Amino acid sequence: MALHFDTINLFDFVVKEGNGVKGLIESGLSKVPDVYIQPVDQRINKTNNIIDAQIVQLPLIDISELDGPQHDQVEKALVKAAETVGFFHVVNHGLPIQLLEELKDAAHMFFNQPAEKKLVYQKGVSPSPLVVYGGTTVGHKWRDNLMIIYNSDDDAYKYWPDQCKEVVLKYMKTSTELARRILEVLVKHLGVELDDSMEETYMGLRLVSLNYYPTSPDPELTVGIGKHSDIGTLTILVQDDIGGLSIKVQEDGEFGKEGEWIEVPPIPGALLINIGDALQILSNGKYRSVEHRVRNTNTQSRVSVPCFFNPGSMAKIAPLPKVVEKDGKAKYKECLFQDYGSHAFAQGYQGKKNLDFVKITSP
Ligand SMILES: O=C(O)CCC(=O)C(=O)O
Ligand SMILES: [Fe+2]
Repeated sequence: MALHFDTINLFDFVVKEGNGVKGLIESGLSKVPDVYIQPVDQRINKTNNIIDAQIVQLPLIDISELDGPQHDQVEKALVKAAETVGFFHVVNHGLPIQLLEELKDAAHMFFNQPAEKKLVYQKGVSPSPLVVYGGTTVGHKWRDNLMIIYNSDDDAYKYWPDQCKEVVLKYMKTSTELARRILEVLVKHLGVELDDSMEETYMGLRLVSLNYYPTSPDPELTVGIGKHSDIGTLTILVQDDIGGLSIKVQEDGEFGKEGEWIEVPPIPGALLINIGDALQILSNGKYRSVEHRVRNTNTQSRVSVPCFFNPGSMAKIAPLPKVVEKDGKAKYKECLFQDYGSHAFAQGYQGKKNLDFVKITSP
């Protein structure tokens, strides 16, 4: 028989007892509990979105060609994607396909454990504050999550969950090489050579998030994750073949009309990469972070594993002087990345509004 929940024991069951949203659905729940019902402007349905009609092909970039005769075209394609749609697929990326499969399996293995095993990593009791299961109550996402921040290999071996430590560490390292390569190209195009001294600014804080989106009794009322832009420089995403991610078009063009949402179907073996707010700021608005969100389905649960490349928390983020010189003025003021992150966290899911925190409005 399905369990009956009121708001208080719902919180206990999902968060305190570690069952997650996955546990809710497995209890036989057939109706979305009130706290998970999204306000109308956050819902993803056919009346206020175009998710069915618009299945658009994002740029697909063969990154191995950076080392081949197509080098210039690939650089151009990367720059164009970062300047326009802000999201692109890459293939021949150097991450073994088997690693991607193992990563998704590891995510399933972690979330398939009984609640008491996952509870070990709950905020406050986790053996490391850098490994946290459960996520937050912000936005009431229909999603369970394990967040893992990289500190050192030693810490990874000591504190990360056994089901995923090896594979997540390998993923983080190989995707770091890929992110560095892409950032080198993008930053070079701004007239700046990316060297080791800038590592802290571009990827001082790396974190992997294991996301599990259970089936929803009514996907039109819930969201896997609400509309937001990522706050760092780049995000690399591994996902299974279920789909559900959509992005907002920023200007009229080949991907649709400004303000339309387009669904991004997964491409097997490809990685999905997007620009975050910090790179928009550093590039003085030339590269664009993108509003995106994830819908649930009522038939299939989904896993995704983003690796976020963020500036270190004490890094100062501001438009690169070379770019400001060329543009004539800075569009954003300098801030500590830590302050930017806190502001974004407090805002919740408000699309790209986070950038207003640093935007310089002309007099
Ligand atoms: O699951 C996805 O496809 C995207 C997740 C995401 O946008 C995020 O974790 O920031
Ligand atoms: Fe995101």
